[in-house]
Amino acid sequence: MSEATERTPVDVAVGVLIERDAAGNEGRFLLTSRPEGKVYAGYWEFPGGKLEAGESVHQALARELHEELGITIGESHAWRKLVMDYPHARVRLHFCKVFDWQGEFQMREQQTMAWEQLPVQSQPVLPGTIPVLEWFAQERHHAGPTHHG
Ligand SMILES: Nc1nc2c([nH]c(=O)n2[C@H]2C[C@H](O)[C@@H](COP(=O)(O)OP(=O)(O)OP(=O)(O)O)O2)c(=O)[nH]1
Repeated sequence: MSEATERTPVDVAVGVLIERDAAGNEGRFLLTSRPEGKVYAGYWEFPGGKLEAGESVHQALARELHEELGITIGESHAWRKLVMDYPHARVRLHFCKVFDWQGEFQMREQQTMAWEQLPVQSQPVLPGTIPVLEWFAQERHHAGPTHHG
């Protein structure tokens, strides 16, 4: 396989679940830890996963959040995209904000979940998560560190 083919990015749908108050102000956001057996096991990230053939970002997101967390999402809002180069893969992350979901959270892959605000307490965070925390810091006028470690 040529290097160019090897490094073609894999599309990943990522859900940024955010609580909102009655006035519509954004509050805590959900992080989950990566399950045992996956690369970067134990690192904290936003839930999501790779698109399957023929899926849209929203479809993949709805499927992954149902498979991993047991919830059913409503609308998702395309927010930002980011390409990350890891030793194991090059990924194009499609971050989508989600404000509307139904169902009880179930950790179907033995992950852990945490509702977080800045600075994030869970650690270590995945490298691909750090830019998202920076975007939150800009939107929320947060000064100082965004996470520990
Ligand atoms: N889910 C998720 N993945 C992220 C984030 N940031 C980041 O760099 N990634 C990377 C890690 C992985 O290389 C890739 C996601 O792949 P994955 O292995 O979690 O996806 P998947 O659930 O489809 O896994 P699998 O079926 O291949 O086991 O994206 C993030 O915030 N959330």
